Amino acid sequence: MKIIDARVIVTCPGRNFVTLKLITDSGLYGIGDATLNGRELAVSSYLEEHVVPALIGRDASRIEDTWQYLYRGAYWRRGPVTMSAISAVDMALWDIKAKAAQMPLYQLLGGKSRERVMTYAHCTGKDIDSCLEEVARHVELGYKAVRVQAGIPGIKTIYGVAKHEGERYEPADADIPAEHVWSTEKYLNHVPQLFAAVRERFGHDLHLLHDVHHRLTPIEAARLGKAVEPYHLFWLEDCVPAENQESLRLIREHTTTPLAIGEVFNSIHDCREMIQNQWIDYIRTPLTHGGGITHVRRIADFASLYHVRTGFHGPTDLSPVCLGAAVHFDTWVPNFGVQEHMPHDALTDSVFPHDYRFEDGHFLVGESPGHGVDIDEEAAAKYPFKRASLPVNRLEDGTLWHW
Ligand SMILES: O=C(O)[C@H](O)[C@@H](O)[C@H](O)[C@H](O)CO
Ligand SMILES: [Mg+2]
Repeated sequence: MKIIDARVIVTCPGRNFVTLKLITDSGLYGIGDATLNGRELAVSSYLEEHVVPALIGRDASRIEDTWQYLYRGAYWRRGPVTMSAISAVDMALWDIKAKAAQMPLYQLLGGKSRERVMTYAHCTGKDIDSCLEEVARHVELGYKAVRVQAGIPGIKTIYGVAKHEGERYEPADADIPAEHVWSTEKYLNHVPQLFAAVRERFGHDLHLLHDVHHRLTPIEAARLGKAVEPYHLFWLEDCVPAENQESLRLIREHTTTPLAIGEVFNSIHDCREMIQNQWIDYIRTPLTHGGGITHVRRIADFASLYHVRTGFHGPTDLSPVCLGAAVHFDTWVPNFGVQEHMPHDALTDSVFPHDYRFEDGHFLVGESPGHGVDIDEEAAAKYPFKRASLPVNRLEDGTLWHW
């Protein structure tokens, strides 16, 4: 079964997505997600200029060899652009293989390890009270786990909080990066109050998560982890930037709050030390940025040796193709933790028809052959690319900070 055509489809049904479609001489095709938020055209050009020409004529069944060909062969290894491109090829090839086997992807991976996949939703509010209302609304929708982020008195715009009530949080909201101002002290003083209020109103059964979005130093993260221990979080996410994996050691030594990290990682080497030293509890690297199913499976298997579970990144800036493949992966992977769920809007879903379903706080995997997500190319063509940038963050004195 040879690859005879490959198309890179860039579409913006409300936000940008990059999709790779691989077509074989058997008539079967597969699709993969290559979306890298704010850097979409770097990946589409990498695919079009450097990957697609080498794929034509290749045997679509040789997934592992193609992965190695694109990773080792390029000489320039790793990095988000390269790995997103490889991920899309890999996801599309697994889609084709599962279709050829007439199986849903989870069957090819090894079959079901669970009946349903627990998800967590985003609950945001401009202050604690409005955040509590959002939590109540999501509990009503059936969610068993929620990520809680509230506005901080004295900080104008904060990561994870929607600009207007009822809107979804969307970080890539400007043609050139918006500038935010950050105060660690104001944040650290406020977050424990938020979690005290959530526990007081909702009790102790609901799983609570919180995303720090890389803005603390290790000792500040340790302080936050200790401060929220009484509210036993499911996880504290991205509490520090993690180029230096050893940063996690200090935090771990000070707190029993579980730690999740990895949405910006691209390879097993980005998390190897923190996994094998058991400095983290959840690894978040998604299929689209971590080298596809072939490489993320390697990370998950390695993590399982150290009691680290998966908790894939799942914002709306990953397309339904990534989410669909993730639901298959989550259904199979033995060391599953949770799946992030930031629902795509109806327009996006109409461009990417899919068979995964949400029910009672969980995803249910579909049974159609492949990963169960398609792209309506005619619909996609109606929505041309529109540049959108992620913000930057500065301390109150103007110093550029992590966002
Ligand atoms: O936990 C999350 O869902 C993430 O932190 C996102 O909100 C990212 O900021 C976004 O995906 C950047 O592209
Ligand atoms: Mg995050």
